Amino acid sequence: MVVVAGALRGADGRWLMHRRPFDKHHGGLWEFPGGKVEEGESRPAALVREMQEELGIEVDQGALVEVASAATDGGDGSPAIVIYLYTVGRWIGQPAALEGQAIGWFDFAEIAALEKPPLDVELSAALFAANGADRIK
Ligand SMILES: Nc1nc2c([nH]c(=O)n2[C@@H]2O[C@H](COP(=O)(O)OP(=O)(O)OP(=O)(O)O)[C@@H](O)[C@H]2O)c(=O)[nH]1
Repeated sequence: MVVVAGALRGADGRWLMHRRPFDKHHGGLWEFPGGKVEEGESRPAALVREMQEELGIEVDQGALVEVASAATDGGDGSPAIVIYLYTVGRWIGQPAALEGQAIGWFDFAEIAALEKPPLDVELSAALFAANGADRIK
């Protein structure tokens, strides 16, 4: 399964994380907003669609920069997943939790402490390294 996710940084420098609904795989964990790439869809187009569905914001494909990727081979009954994380440089609208339990804005130390799916530990570390905070795991 190919998944795309977005890293949005607010004016105060905090990053947006999204809490998954409790009834879904990885329920209650905090992750970067996003979702599965559909058949015939490009990754950037999928992310633009997911930002609209999940957060109600308009994102321009030209404002997406791929920053990291991470993969699992599944095996424990869950499907193999590869996730591509993009920084979202600008958007129109105010992000809202339209599908999940909640959204929040966090600094690096706070994100390091959130309960996350395993791939997000890797993705957030790469995001922090690319943004000058490689001391935080
Ligand atoms: N969106 C997102 N999914 C992630 C992240 N990390 C991670 O392991 N995943 C996993 O990747 C899969 C993505 O599925 P999703 O449920 O977000 O995708 P979706 O919205 O298209 O699914 P749906 O059609 O079931 O609502 C889930 O198993 C999710 O737990 C992440 O940072 N963001």
